[in-house]
Amino acid sequence: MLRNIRPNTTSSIDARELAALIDISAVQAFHGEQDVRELAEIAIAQGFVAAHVLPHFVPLLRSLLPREGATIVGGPVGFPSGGHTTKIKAAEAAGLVAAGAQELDMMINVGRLKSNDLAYVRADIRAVVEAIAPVPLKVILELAHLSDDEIRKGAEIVADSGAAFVKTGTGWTPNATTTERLRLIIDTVGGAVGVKASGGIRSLEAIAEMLRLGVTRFGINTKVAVDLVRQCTELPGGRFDLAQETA
Ligand SMILES: O=C[C@H](O)COP(=O)(O)O
Repeated sequence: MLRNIRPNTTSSIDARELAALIDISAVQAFHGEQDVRELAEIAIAQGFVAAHVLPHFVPLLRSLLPREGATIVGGPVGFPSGGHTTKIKAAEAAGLVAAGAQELDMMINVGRLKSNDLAYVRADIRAVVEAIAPVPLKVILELAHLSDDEIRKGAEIVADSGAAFVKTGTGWTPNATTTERLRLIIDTVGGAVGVKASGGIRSLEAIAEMLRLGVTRFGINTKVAVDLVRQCTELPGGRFDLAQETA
């Protein structure tokens, strides 16, 4: 089932509604079994829409999350470089779905995008879409590596490839996703796919600004996501005003 594809049109949200917009993750190389167990506990307690772990931990995460619960199991494909062969990406994706993943986030082939080999980039994504259909695929552009023109081209291919979302970053590069570059993506895809903003998102104000732009999902590491939800519960009435401008 595809969640959060439509832009948010409400004027304020509470902590539960905020959590329902956020994929939490423990996808760094150093995350261990205890991190995955904590991720699952937090996801269940707070109702985050999805939890993501590196591929080898997907079976463990699947065993920790209730099948009919609010949180779906996510996993990455070709992560974090995107440089794997198409055959490996498709096989990895199919294996993750067989292990219980319900949504996958695939790294685009950055090197081919930068080489303007757009046919390769498109075929790479389509192979994964076909390998896991009807499971939704998000495709990560990794904005830190791309020029504005490459972002436009990448977003256009994702929107036209059968993927469900275009996503901005892995969290493995230092640059945070900016609203300027998100606007570029949103103008390019024009609502054809969902937009998942991820990589360095650190404040409720940034989230509000991105929701106003048309972002439909966020990817945020667990520690930060939990803190943002806590901040939301501490606001007057426990609601976060989405019209609030960045200071
Ligand atoms: O979805 C991608 C990453 O989980 C984002 O991680 P980050 O919040 O540490 O940048």
